[in-house]
Amino acid sequence: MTALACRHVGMRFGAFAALTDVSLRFERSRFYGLIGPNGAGKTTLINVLSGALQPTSGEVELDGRPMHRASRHAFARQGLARSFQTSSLFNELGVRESLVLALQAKSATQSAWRDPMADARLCAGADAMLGRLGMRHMADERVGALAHGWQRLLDLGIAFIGDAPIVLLDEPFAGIGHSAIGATEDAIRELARGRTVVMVEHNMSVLMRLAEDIVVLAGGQVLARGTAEEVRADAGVRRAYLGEHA
Ligand SMILES: Nc1ncnc2c1ncn2[C@@H]1O[C@H](COP(=O)(O)OP(=O)(O)OP(=O)(O)O)[C@@H](O)[C@H]1O
Repeated sequence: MTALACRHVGMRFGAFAALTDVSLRFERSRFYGLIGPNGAGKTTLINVLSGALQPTSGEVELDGRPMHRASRHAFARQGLARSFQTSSLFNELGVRESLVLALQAKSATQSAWRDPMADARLCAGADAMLGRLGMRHMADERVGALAHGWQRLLDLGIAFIGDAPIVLLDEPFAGIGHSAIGATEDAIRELARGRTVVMVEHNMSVLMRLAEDIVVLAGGQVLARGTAEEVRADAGVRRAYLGEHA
C-alpha cells in the first residue's frame, strides 16, 4: 500500500526550477533515503511532501487522498510528521515539557486551556518517548543546556511523538559528533519501525545502513532509485553525486 506519493511535481522559484517532473511512491512501513548533491532539491521536496510548500505543478497524495492546496496542518491531521534541518526546539523549555507540548499540539481532542503538564496522558506519552530516546534522566533539564547531540535526539522525539504513520526527516545527523551517531541511529531505527520514513541525509554510511530504498535527486529531477547496492553501482549517480568521471 502506498502511504505517500507525488506525481509530476514541479517547483519553481521565479525562473528557477528547483524540482522538475518528480514522481515518487513511498510504500507503507518502509524506510527511504533521499540523497543528492547540494542544491539537488531534497529539502524542497520534503517541503512539498509535507504541505509546507505548494508545488507549482503536479500533486501530492497522502494515503490515496489528493492533497491539492491542503495546508501543512491538514497534512499533519492526515498522519504526517516531519523534522527540520535546523533544530525547532525552544531553549527555555524543559525536555519533558517540550515533548508534552508537541504531543498536545498533535492531539486533536486536547483542550488548549488545560495545563498540559497536569495532563496524565500527555505526561505518560512524553515519558514513554524519553525512555525510547534514553533521555529519562534529562527530563527536567532546560533544552538550552543540552549538548547538541541530545538536542537533535529530542528533535527526533518531537517528530515521532504522537505515532504519525509517515515521518519525514531532514538531515537528522547534521552537526552530531561521532560519539553520538550510534545512539541517534539506534533511536531512529527503533522509532521508524512500522512507519513510512523518508530521510534526507548527507552521512552516507548511516543512510545506507538505515534505508531500504534510496532515491537520488540531481538538479531537481529523480536520477535513480533502488537499494544501496543498486544506487552505488549506478554510473549516472557516481558521475552526478560522487563526482566520479565515467
Ligand atoms: N525559497 C526559495 N527561493 C529561491 N530559491 C530557492 C528557495 N528554496 C530553495 N531554493 C533553491 O532551490 C535549489 C534546491 O534547494 P534545496 O534546499 O531543496 O536543496 P537541497 O538538495 O536540500 O540542498 P542541501 O543538500 O544543500 O541542503 C537550490 O538551488 C536553492 O537555492
